Amino acid sequence: MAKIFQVTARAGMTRVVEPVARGLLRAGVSPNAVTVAGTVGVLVGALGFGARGHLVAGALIVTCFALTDMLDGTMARMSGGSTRFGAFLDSSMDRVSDSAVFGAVAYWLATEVNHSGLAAALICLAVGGLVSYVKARAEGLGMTCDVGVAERTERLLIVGIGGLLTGLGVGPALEISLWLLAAVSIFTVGQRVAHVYRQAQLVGRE
Ligand SMILES: CCCCCCCC/C=C\CCCCCCCC(=O)OC[C@H](COP(=O)(O)O[C@@H]1[C@H](O)[C@H](OP(=O)(O)O)[C@@H](O)[C@H](O)[C@H]1O)OC(=O)CCCCCCC/C=C\CCCCCCCC
Ligand SMILES: Nc1ccn([C@@H]2O[C@H](COP(=O)(O)O)[C@@H](O)[C@H]2O)c(=O)n1
Ligand SMILES: [Mg+2]
Ligand SMILES: [Mg+2]
Repeated sequence: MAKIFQVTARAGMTRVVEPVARGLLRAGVSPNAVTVAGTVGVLVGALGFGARGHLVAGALIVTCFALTDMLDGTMARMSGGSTRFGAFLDSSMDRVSDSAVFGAVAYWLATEVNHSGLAAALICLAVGGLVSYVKARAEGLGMTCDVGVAERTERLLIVGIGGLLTGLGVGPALEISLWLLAAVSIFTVGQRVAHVYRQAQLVGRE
């Protein structure tokens, strides 16, 4: 289900992404520069706006810059192929962005003395990182781990919709979305561990 959503959404975005990618390449911009610039934009949106309680502005800025994550890979493929450093940089910068988003939300909820929301945000921060780590470790061991209901896009969308609604006046939306996300992130870790376990059983010892 999550995969179907990602494939469909990505196909829809391709029409917008490809001309922008072509224009940036023609202007001499490198895929790695886009990767770093996208991360800086997410940091500004999350820490500069979200953490201060400007949730609507924060969510919109983070969304715009998070979407550039589709641009860098497209540019790399158009300019003759992806690079190993680019793949490493892309994933590492994703972790920086995700930490900033959930750190900013946690900071704002702490200033609001919302202990329940803060606890949920910290669980999302830790477990979201674990979801990505499990995949990276599995891939490092030569296995696949491209499964789970709450991959990065879904995680950002859930917190984004919650943040947007709370920013628009629907008080508990962010807290509810964070508890939902905490639950589905824990479930995703289970799905990924089970997926790796099945492969490891087939392959045998390291
Ligand atoms: C303002 C919020 C309101 C909500 C409305 C938002 C509207 C958004 C508009 C459209 C949504 C479009 C969805 C985009 C669909 C993208 C489809 C896709 O293919 O995504 C997959 C792609 C994978 O890229 P990578 O291979 O580079 O990524 C790897 C992957 O991420 C792995 O994931 P994991 O293991 O963690 O599960 C990583 O391990 C690996 O490192 C990584 O390389 O993903 C993308 O291209 C990312 C697209 C991001 C789309 C972001 C949408 C953002 C929406 C809301 C964000 C709001 C945040 C709110 C902050 C609140 C602050 C107060
Ligand atoms: N600076 C970069 C960024 C990404 N890549 C390659 O693209 C893959 C990710 O594709 P997205 O469309 O999701 O960004 C990544 O794994 C790399 O292979 C790159 O080469 N340089
Ligand atoms: Mg990318
Ligand atoms: Mg990425």
